[in-house]
Amino acid sequence: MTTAALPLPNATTPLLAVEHLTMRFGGLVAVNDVSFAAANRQITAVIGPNGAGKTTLFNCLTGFYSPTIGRLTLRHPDGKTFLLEQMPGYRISQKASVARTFQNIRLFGGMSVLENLMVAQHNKLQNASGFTIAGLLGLPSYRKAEQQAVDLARYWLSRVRLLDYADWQAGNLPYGAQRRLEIARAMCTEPVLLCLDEPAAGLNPRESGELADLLTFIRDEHGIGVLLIEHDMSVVMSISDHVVVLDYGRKIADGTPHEVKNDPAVIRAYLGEEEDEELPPEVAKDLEGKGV
Ligand SMILES: Nc1ncnc2c1ncn2[C@@H]1O[C@H](COP(=O)(O)OP(=O)(O)OP(=O)(O)O)[C@@H](O)[C@H]1O
Repeated sequence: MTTAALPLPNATTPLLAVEHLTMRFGGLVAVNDVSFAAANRQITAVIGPNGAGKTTLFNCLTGFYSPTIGRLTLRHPDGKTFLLEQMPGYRISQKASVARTFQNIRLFGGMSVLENLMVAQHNKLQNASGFTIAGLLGLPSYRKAEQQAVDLARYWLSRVRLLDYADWQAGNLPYGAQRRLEIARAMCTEPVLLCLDEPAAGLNPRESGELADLLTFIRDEHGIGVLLIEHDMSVVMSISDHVVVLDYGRKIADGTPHEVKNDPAVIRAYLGEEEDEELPPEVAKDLEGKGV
């Protein structure tokens, strides 16, 4: 399938516009005609019960999957526009400046904490090295770029309270610290859009609170868009500007946390139908006639 029939983005396009996204795996429609927008300087949460299609949506946005149908437009604040559904994953991170973290931590466990953040900046360093010549000769331009990369890494390590652990092997950090390091690593790529897949999974309430503070700091002080998949509703409802709800691959609600929380379709998706509401109308009528 192609996306040719969809309109091209215009000047009012938000940071991210997802239009008619559909992802099929054989007969299974994991994401079904989903459209929504995510703004710059906002936290947009994507929530929904297990299997609703949230991670599949992220995989389409970040080039892991090529959508069956749909347009995914990212518009940088400077006006540069990218059609993500047409780009390979490495270009989505390099050129479109989309960073992501994963449901399961994917750090380089054998490397130090600092090295994990330096690896995240390899594109910048590779460019500065003139693809090894300047790097090998230790030219000032390369040394400057390297120092800037170290400074940025140290900045994010201090933001996530891991500066004292810079030399630790990343795999030896406690779980919550590894989660924070993943976010620091993503931020070292200087993204325009940060996609976080269940960053609060496995955190205790204190760590979840700290995570919420970190994400609001990133939004407010770094002025980027954050797309957040999260099951921890205390985090979602306290920090999101906008919530999109998926269920069985379809969007069932889209609004402020307050609107979404009170939406009957969302309550049904999470809590299930009352037993007699699930009955087909003709059966319910029949039972009524029998005085049941
Ligand atoms: N590569 C794949 N091949 C086949 N089916 C897939 C694939 N990836 C996901 N699915 C299916 O698509 C549906 C949506 O899965 P997805 O992981 O996107 O849901 P989710 O909302 O992220 O769930 P969770 O909250 O449990 O992580 C599920 O039925 C899943 O089994």
